[in-house]
Amino acid sequence: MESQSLFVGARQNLDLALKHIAISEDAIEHLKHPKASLQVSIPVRMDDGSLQVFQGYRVRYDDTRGPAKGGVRYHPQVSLDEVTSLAFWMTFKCAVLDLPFGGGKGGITVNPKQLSRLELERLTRGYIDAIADFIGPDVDILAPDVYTNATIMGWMMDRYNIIQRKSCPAVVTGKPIALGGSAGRETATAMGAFFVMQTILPKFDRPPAETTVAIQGFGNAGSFLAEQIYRAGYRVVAVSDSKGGIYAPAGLDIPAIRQNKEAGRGMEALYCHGTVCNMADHQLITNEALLELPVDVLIPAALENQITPENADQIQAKLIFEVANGPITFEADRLLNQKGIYVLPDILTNAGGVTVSYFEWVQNRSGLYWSAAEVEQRLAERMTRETERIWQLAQSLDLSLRTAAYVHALDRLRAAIEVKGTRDYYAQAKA
Ligand SMILES: NC(=O)C1=CN([C@@H]2O[C@H](COP(=O)(O)OP(=O)(O)OC[C@H]3O[C@@H](n4cnc5c(N)ncnc54)[C@H](O)[C@@H]3O)[C@@H](O)[C@H]2O)C=CC1
Ligand SMILES: O=C(O)CCC(=O)C(=O)O
Repeated sequence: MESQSLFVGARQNLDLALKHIAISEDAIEHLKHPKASLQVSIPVRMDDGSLQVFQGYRVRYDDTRGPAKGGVRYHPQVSLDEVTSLAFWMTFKCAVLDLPFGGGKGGITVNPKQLSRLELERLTRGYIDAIADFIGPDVDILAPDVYTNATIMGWMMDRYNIIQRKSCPAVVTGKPIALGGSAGRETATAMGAFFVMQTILPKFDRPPAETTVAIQGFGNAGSFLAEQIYRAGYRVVAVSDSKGGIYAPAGLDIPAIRQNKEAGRGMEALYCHGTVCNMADHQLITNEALLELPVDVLIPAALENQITPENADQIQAKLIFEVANGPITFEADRLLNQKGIYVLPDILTNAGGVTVSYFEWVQNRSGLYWSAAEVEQRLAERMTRETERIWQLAQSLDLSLRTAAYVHALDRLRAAIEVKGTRDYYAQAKA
């Protein structure tokens, strides 16, 4: 059976939210299509002298509220369909947080783990050569996503500056601090999710010490969040990376696991190094099994389509915080709702990253840099405020938190699109 397009699935949430908001037919039509999509071939000279051509993408989904904004993913599964979905989600995410940005996203179909550092740098610079006319600090601003990081963002900015023959730090966020990056961007996605948790969990009378948590994905988002919630006193009982996970009902020593992971060890090895190896009650588990553990809180923080109609019924968590983009399919979301499981949606929960990216863009453009404490305080204010608003909206309209988040975003998008008018200039001239 051919699998459904990710973008078709993503748009189903928009259709659902449209039932709960008065919005013009023009604005609806506008929001159903990406504004511009670019696919490029990137030739790269490999270390062995051969030439390999990679496929790259950048999609600007909507820029009514400001320049498009969104990360760049390096992963073997990257496709135009995936990048379009991610750009669609960015559009709603930026509106949820009231950032003056539209939504964009990029990617390259590649397994970066198979490239040397120099090949990775040549690929990155080649990507910027290929998309330079499509991006810019006032047009479309890049950032990190899966398997990209601050070093790669630095290469992107450098290549863009060389092409433009001037310094344009605001074309990319998530850069190294030495190159104009913001304090707090590296941990921003995790911190944003943490503030959402801190706003929501008290409503369920869930003190940290009595709350068990499982986290799928131990990268930028998942590992910093694991450490943050561990330090806040929650019991993190399971974590995983692409190779599998570990489960210890008594709780894991997350700082030790992070240290071992940074030293380049796999999940099994990292559990058996350092202080954690003394705990007898741990077991290795698959990523699939992690999702079905008897925990209070489940945090998917890896890739899309992890919870589907096939496993939705086995999910035991009472609350799911979507740190990954699109980890739950539309149909699975419906089933989880029926089971009374609360899902804090991606377009809210993981918005801390793009929020601090916005702060970085503001700092780059003003030339005035903020302290880590100032960044964190501004992030906490915004995440808490918008989480509370979505919670209230869900309560008052009796909606799921996801639909409430879409309605909240749509209200802001609608206002901008309707005031600006459509792109159908001929019809406007006639009217
Ligand atoms: N980095 C950021 O600022 C933001 C990231 N996100 C989303 O968070 C998710 C994770 O992104 P990052 O942490 O940045 O990526 P990352 O590249 O830092 O880490 C990805 C993690 O996922 C694991 N992983 C990969 N395939 C897996 C699989 N099949 N099963 C389980 N784990 C798997 C990897 O081992 C790694 O631990 C993605 O959905 C991304 O779009 C969302 C907002 C911002
Ligand atoms: O920091 C950004 O601009 C975007 C991060 C991102 O790609 C995401 O939120 O999915």
